[in-house]
This record gives sequence, C-alpha cells and structure tokens, in this order.
Amino acid sequence: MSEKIVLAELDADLQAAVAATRQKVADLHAELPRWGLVVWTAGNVSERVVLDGVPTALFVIKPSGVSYDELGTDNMVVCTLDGEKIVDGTPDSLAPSSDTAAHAYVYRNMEGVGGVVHTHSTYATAWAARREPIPCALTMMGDEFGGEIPVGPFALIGDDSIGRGIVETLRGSTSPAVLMANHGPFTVGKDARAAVKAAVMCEEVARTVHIARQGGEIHLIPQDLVDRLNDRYQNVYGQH
Ligand SMILES: O=C(CO)[C@@H](O)[C@@H](O)COP(=O)(O)O
Repeated sequence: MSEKIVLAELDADLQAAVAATRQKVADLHAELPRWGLVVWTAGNVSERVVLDGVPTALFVIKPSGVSYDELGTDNMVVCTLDGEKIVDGTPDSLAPSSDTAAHAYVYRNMEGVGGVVHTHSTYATAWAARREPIPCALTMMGDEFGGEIPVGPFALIGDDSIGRGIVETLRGSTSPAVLMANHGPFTVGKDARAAVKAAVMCEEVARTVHIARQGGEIHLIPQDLVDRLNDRYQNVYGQH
C-alpha cells in the first residue's frame, strides 16, 4: 500500500490550487438543485486541479450522501486520479462520492476533460430508462451537443464499469453528455462549470424533445447543418 499523499505537505502553490478548486466545486454543487437537476443528495460535481495551466494528478469531488445545504469548501474531498482520497484535512471518516471511481476513470482516459457532473434529472433520466438517445431536433442541441445525446451501457456502481461506459460512449460522440442506461446523465467539460452547463442543457433539451414528440412527429436537423450550428456556438457565440 503506497503512502497517502498529505495535502499539507505539498508545495504551497499546489495547496492554493486545491483550495481554489474546492471553492469552485463547492459553489457549483449549488447549481444542481438550483436548476432542478437533483433531489435529496443525488448527483455530484468534480473538477481536476490545475496548476499553472497544467492538469495535476488530483481532483476535487463532493462527499457521499451529504445534503447540498451542508456542502462547502471544508468538506470537498481531494482524490488522486486512482480515486483514492488523500489526507486532505477532512475527517478520515468522510467518504468521497460513490461515483468517485467513475469520475477518476474519465479523468484518466479523456484528455482535456477538467470537469465531470452526474445528475438524475427527470427528463434526461427518463430517456435513459428507455435506453433511447435524444435525437437532434433542436438548434440548441446542435449548439451544445453537436448531434444526438447518446446512451451508455447499464453499469453497476462500485468499480470502473460506469466510467468505462462513459468514456467508450463519449469517445464516439461530439456530445459532452451521455445518458447511462437506467441511471442518468453524466456530463464532461473543460472544467466543472462547463460540465454543469452541459447537464443543465441536457435536461432542457430532454424535456423539450419529449414534449415535442408527444405532439407528433419531430423532424431532425441534417448533420451538416448541425455541424455548422455547433461550430458557430463553440467558436463564435458570446463575448470574446
Ligand atoms: O447515482 C448515484 C450513484 O451512482 C447516486 O448515489 C449519486 O447520484 C449520489 O451519490 P453521492 O452522494 O455522490 O455518493
């Protein structure tokens, strides 16, 4: 068993980067209930610690089963890319999220991913229960997802199964969101804020396409036009 990393023994600049990431991740957890994406303690957000623009071998994630109104910088858990909690100043008894292994697997296997989010948002999770991809019928889907939102395999929690399913599905897609079968959406981004945005947009389009289809046939946007929408939104939209 290798020696555990001790946060207080790391270089001061890395400790400062961890503290800043803890603040960001704690703050972003409030966005999940704010946008109606979770109930009770479901869901989780993580972000990889970055120092001087370089991703480190640490990430921050919420503690398992702790009420959203009790989450703060002091109880954000620091883990290695193997999903092992370091000596991070929280009680040894404070366990990281039950999805830590999945987040860690994504960070180890998806270069450029700096944030991971998991929710059980209602409409996206209903599509996951049907194991049906959300078809690209909205310009907002072209913008954010570049096409349909895919479905990943059914996987039990507790090992690398969920993480492997996320990575294998997203590797073949432009989407930052995957609907894990019978479970719910996982989203990725360059940082945790981008992953939270993808989770918000995933639930929004899941709801809209569901309602549209209740009214009749939906019409898909041709992929060449989806590609143009995605390029504009990712590279032109907003302030620069
Ligand atoms: O979906 C699962 C596990 O996969 C839930 O337990 C999850 O949303 C919340 O778990 P944590 O509180 O992060 O341990």
